[in-house]
Amino acid sequence: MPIFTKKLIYFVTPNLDGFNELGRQLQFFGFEYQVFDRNSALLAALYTEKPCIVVMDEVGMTDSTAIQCLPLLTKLFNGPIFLANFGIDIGKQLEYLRSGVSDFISYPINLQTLIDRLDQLEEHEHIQPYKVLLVDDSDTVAKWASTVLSGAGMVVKHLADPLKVIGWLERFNPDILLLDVYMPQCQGDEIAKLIRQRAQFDSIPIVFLSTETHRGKQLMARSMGGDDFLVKNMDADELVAAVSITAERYRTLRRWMTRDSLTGLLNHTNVVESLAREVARAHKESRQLSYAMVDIDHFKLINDQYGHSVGDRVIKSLSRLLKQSMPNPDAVGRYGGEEFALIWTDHTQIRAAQRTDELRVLFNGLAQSNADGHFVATFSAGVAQLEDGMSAQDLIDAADQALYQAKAAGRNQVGLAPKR
Ligand SMILES: Nc1nc2c(ncn2[C@@H]2O[C@H](COP(=O)(O)OP(=O)(O)OP(=O)(O)O)[C@@H](O)[C@H]2O)c(=O)[nH]1
Repeated sequence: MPIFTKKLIYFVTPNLDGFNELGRQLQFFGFEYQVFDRNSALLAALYTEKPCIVVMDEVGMTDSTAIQCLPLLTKLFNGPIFLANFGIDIGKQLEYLRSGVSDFISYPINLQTLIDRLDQLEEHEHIQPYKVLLVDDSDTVAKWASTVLSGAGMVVKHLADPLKVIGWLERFNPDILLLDVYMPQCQGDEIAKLIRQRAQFDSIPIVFLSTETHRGKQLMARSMGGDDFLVKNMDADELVAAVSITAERYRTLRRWMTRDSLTGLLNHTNVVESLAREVARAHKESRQLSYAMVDIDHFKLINDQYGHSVGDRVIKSLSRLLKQSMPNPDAVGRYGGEEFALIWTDHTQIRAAQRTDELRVLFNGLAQSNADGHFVATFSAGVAQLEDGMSAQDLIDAADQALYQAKAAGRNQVGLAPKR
């Protein structure tokens, strides 16, 4: 199976030359494209292969306008349709939206903006359901809340024993914690206070579920670390709305805290934490685990020759390739400036090195653009495998050593850390 799935874009326009050029540039970022200037060819292609997006010129095609083409297009294709335009008034925009256009993009089309928009679409496709940890000793309440929230597409884990909450927060990694206020073992506000003492959980939303309507008591519980207070016999739709809004806000906040702003990958702290979790799991469950450190070659030279913004684009193109290639978004991070971390769970060192090398070849194949044309960037990598007694830091050090060897041996290659 290819590890890097190309994304197909259909351009619908009478301007074949302009869009072929845009398509060629998009190919450097792993996209495929086809340009259609005739209605019949577009419709025939849609029967054969669906793209991930259609970008339509506001002019339409040589034989039909955009508005004429949209009814049949939207019947055959239910993905996003962007309308490329020179600026249209709000009335016309509404007409296009009603005809099936999902978004607008302005001429001249900026390549990086288009790629960012495509990446956002892809992220939306992969949105995971909210995870709710519900701590309540009452089976009746738990059943009611679980049924309502699961019915709205959320994943709910019910815990009757509040003393097990810390373990489950680590294991289940919820987006929100619903906490009963009065339980036989302890009070919900006491548990909230304990949770807030741990740095990794100090921002997780804690919402108290209670029959308590006394405002003073509600405020007291909130002062102990809760974010909100929901009454147990509330309307089901209200419960879903309250949980969704709070969970979504937390996800956005967590994204800002854990991800690197240039690439959207896990930042240094969080990729190291992710590795530490995988190391603990691999030791506990006797699983294979390998780790690769990837570093763009002569990156200072790229910055010096073409400028910092071209350097940034090279970083983004590599991060995009890595993000698309790894099965799990938490398996790749930006370790430092032009250095990336890949966590190969269930991979031996040889297999991880092979797959890292496939990525190296793909990266070599991307034509990076600068003001005068194109150039090729390469990377080197070091791969190490977890052995008995090794910590996450040992694994990082071993991969770093192997990377150093790969650089010394001439760059643009993958080095293997020696077994201990
Ligand atoms: N454009 C850009 N440059 C960065 C960023 N972060 C770090 N850098 C630059 O990356 C360069 C890294 O250079 P070095 O570590 O000397 O190594 P190198 O030139 O990549 O050479 P080798 O690793 O030996 O192949 C430095 O010049 C940093 O300023 C970033 O976010 N954007």
